[in-house]
Amino acid sequence: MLQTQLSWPALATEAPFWDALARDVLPAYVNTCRWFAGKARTQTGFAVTSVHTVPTVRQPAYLLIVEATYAEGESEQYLLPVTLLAANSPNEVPDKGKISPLVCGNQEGTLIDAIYHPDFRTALFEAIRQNTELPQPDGSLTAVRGRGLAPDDTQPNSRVLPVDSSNSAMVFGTPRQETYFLKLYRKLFAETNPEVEMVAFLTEEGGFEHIPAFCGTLGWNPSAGRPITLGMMQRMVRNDKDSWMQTGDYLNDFLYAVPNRLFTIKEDVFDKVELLGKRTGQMHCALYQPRTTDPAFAPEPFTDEYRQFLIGRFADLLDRRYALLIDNYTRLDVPAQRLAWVFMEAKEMIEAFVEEFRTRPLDSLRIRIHGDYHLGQVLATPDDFVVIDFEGEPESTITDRKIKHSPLKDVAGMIRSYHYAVSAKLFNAAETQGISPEHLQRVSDRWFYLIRDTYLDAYLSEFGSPHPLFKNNNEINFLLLVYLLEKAVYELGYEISYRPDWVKIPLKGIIDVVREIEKIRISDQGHREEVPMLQTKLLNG
Ligand SMILES: Nc1ncnc2c1ncn2[C@@H]1O[C@H](COP(=O)(O)OP(=O)(O)O)[C@@H](O)[C@H]1O
Ligand SMILES: O=P(O)(O)O[C@H]1O[C@H](CO)[C@@H](O[C@H]2O[C@H](CO)[C@@H](O)[C@H](O)[C@H]2O)[C@H](O)[C@H]1O
Repeated sequence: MLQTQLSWPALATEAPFWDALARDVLPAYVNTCRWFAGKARTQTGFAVTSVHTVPTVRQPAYLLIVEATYAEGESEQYLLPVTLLAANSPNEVPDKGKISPLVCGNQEGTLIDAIYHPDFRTALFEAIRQNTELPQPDGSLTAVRGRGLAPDDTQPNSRVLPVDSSNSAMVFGTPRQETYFLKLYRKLFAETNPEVEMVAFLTEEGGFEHIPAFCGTLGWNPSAGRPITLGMMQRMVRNDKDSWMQTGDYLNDFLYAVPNRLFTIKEDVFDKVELLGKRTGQMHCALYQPRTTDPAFAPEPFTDEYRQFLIGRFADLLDRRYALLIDNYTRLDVPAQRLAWVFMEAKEMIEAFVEEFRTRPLDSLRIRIHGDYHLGQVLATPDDFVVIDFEGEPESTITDRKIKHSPLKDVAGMIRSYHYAVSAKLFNAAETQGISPEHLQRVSDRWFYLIRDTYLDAYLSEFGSPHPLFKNNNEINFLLLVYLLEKAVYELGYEISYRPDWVKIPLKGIIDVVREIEKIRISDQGHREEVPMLQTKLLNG
């Protein structure tokens, strides 16, 4: 129980109170939060490093910046908005939003995550709508309205979106007409969030329309130091589901036919996959602006520095994944253990392949990309797609998230996602229980290759040939394999940590790439002449 003689509004500058919170309450609380990324690291403590006041209609809320420190590696900064919920308050707060019982002077209640208080949500919305600057002793909170928000559009109703993800999302509008989506970033970076940069560039320079319209930002401008993005607002997209769920629905039709030895994919499915390939291509065309004056977005060649960065990062990832796999080997089921063996045996070949990246001539260009592109990042509207979440790779530092890559890295992300979708569906369904794993694998591969090639064809046909982003088919093939491998190796860690039953999926993905590398090796035999631009069956010979 937290206790203080002072009243809640007097706490802004009461350092001992925030110290007690950081010491006695936050270590347990923060580790229950989905947004806290430091759970697997050895934590050495928490500190509240800033307390910013946000006036709301009844009492202030406080935006805390909490620093998490670790035995090894860099510390991290997290945003935690807090407020006092009075004991008799009618507001309902889910358990995950309750931080601690609290007595403040003669007031008793619960310290809660302020996103669960409607007054706090309204205060944020109003601050953005009115372009408000809230002065603080050591800087100011700055809210800026974007073009997608009408200045007179007040929104008294709001709710927290019940998705458990790395940030927190609030929605404004009535249940019939939810209009605005406000994301509060949890893990903070001492600069502009890459998502804000990407959305601004795609809208203003790229003219790409398949993202939600930009409605504003919320930031912290310290008196000393660089501005930090705290949140971003966009138009709410009316959607029934994201593309992961939509693909799952299509796969149900496919799955029900498998026990009858029928292979069915409806034309509608191909239409959707083609459309997503096209939209992905358009997104990358919008990001490719050779005449931009913004160096953060100017296309760049495959420099030695970039090659070194990618190889170093991959080698590190590979080592960490091998160690994780060995530590968790006995927890895996037998089929996963078999795949794990194949993967371990392929280590040298993988390393040699990635090493080739150091010297291989590459004339394709690199640009800023989505960076964490998969089916769950694309909302499905009745007849189109809207791309969201441009924050970049969750495990990367802010500097790494802003590095330019071949757009084929996003393409590889989406291809991996289709592989996930069919594998998760076929291997986990009651309908396929009696079917031999070998047959299931064949059927699953067939679906995957058809869908992958459909997506890839539609994607590449958005670019004229030749195009500065893709020099030729050799480079497309090679880069796609590099990024597919990197993504699948990354996923291996995610699955071991969060979904051990799914470890087979990235392992199979890695082994498929290793087979492709073998094929290239056999056909390459020392000479590398140009391969004509064939867009189908790009990877399977
Ligand atoms: N503009 C939007 N309109 C409607 N729903 C959205 C919008 N942006 C995101 N969402 C929903 O909120 C979820 C979380 O958003 P996302 O940007 O992926 O956040 P995070 O960075 O926390 O992963 C998404 O999976 C999607 O369901
Ligand atoms: O969406 P996040 O940025 O939180 O990404 C993490 O979680 C994803 C799962 O939600 C995970 O994606 C992997 O599983 C997806 C299916 O659930 C699949 O579509 C993706 O292709 C696969 O990578 C992602 O790797 C992780 O970073």
